[in-house]
Amino acid sequence: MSVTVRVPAKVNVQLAVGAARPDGFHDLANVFLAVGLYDEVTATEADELRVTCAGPDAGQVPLDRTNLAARAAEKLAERYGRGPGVHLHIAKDIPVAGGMAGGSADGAGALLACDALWGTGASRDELLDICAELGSDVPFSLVGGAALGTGRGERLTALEVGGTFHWVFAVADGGLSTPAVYGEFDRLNEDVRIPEPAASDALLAALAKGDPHALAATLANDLQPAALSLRPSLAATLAAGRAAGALAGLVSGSGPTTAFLVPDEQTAARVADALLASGTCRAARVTRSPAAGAVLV
Ligand SMILES: C[C@@](CO)(OP(=O)(O)O)[C@H](O)COP(=O)(O)OP(=O)(O)OC[C@H]1O[C@@H](n2ccc(N)nc2=O)[C@H](O)[C@@H]1O
Ligand SMILES: Nc1ncnc2c1ncn2[C@@H]1O[C@H](COP(=O)(O)OP(=O)(O)O)[C@@H](O)[C@H]1O
Repeated sequence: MSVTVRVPAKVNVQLAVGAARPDGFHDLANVFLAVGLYDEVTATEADELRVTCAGPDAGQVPLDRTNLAARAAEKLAERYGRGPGVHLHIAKDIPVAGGMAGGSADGAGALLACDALWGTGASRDELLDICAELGSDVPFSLVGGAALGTGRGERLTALEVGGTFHWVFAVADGGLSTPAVYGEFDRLNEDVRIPEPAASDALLAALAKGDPHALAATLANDLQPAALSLRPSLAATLAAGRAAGALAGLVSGSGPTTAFLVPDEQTAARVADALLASGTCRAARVTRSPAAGAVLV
């Protein structure tokens, strides 16, 4: 028997970052929006835990026990007193190490798939607890839609979205390490008093209204200077997308994927073509938001 779960990528329309905490994490006001690029995780009964992955970036995905899908299966098995024997196959379409939470998506997907395959009957809150143990972004991958993440991003409040937003994502060559980007944020802000992170009322109103122009005016990512410092070439990608007619462009989370908000599908196609022609990215993906969270297919 097999169970397949589809899980979306995310973009952070606002990522407000506080000072480093004693545990090394940063308090956030993290406004997540799920976007229509998906990984699929299939769980099949097996004697041992095994992970396989297919897709253009599959070579960059670890297949050992460090894979977030494998860790999710192990945690669920441990809680329910059973062996973690399962074959997890990841059909990967989300850019790897790109700031779009692909690994988190696979963790949430594997958790839901194993829960269904094993009939563990875990409650939604139990699943969300395990997600938070796996990583700060994993709870959002499970719920999707739009949400404000506080704490290290794992404490979620659902947000209203009043319409469809159109996006183009420019996929960069190579990835960026999330801890390295947070480390660069700390270095760049060494002598700065960092305010408590807070969600922007104007941004939440733009989301609730479904107004892309208002959302474009309020997009903000405190990790962007750190990502640009580690990968200066991203400035050219941002400039190319904006020049081609995007309402706004920003680094997606810790990067190096860049996200461009556009008013409609026609502009999306034009911006994607221009980004590719500029030679400043490896691929350009057109999609929309919000997208549903992890679902059985
Ligand atoms: C930056 C964001 C924005 O949504 O995602 P990405 O853009 O990388 O996907 C997240 O904060 C990434 O969340 P996630 O990738 O789940 O991180 P975790 O596994 O929990 O933590 C990895 C490392 O990132 C740093 N970290 C993460 C979250 C946080 N609030 N503060 C941090 O300082 C810590 O160095 C931590 O050891
Ligand atoms: N299932 C997975 N898919 C992708 N990367 C994974 C996975 N499990 C663990 N990783 C590790 O997590 C790192 C971050 O990957 P990813 O989640 O795609 O990016 P980001 O944290 O930028 O959103 C990768 O470099 C890889 O080493």
